[in-house]
Amino acid sequence: MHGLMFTLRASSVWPCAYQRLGNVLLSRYISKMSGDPNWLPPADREQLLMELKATGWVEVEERDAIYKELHFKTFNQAFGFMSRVALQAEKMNHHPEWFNVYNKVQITLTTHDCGGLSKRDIKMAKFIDKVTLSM
Ligand SMILES: C[C@H](O)[C@H](O)[C@H]1CNC2=NC(N)=NC(=O)C2=N1
Repeated sequence: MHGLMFTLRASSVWPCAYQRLGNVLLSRYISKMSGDPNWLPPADREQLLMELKATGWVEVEERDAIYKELHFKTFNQAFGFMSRVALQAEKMNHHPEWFNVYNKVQITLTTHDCGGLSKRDIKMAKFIDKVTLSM
């Protein structure tokens, strides 16, 4: 299977976007077939993403990920938020891709091990929303 992934990646015939799409779909297929407990069935995915979009999350166009931008009153508040999420990330062994400037925190969630969104991203996003509401 990895050979096929290499083929998709290495082939110069496939335009880059198709290669990425192919690899995401292949990663999802592998994740599903390998019985990955974190695999996100399509039906659940749509409903869960709809709920997260209602709290400000957006789907990232060029990759299978979700994104949210948070603004806090002060840098200390932003850093305190990041500290709480960092502890949860370590507890879940699931880490955000994030960027902080002063009171702004930009967060992208995806599961690198399966090349796209998984249940862990949904759980982390819901945790992030809960922490944000408590601040
Ligand atoms: C080796 C380590 O357990 C893995 O790399 C974990 C760490 N944190 C992670 N975080 C995210 N977002 N995706 C992963 O696939 C992931 N995998």
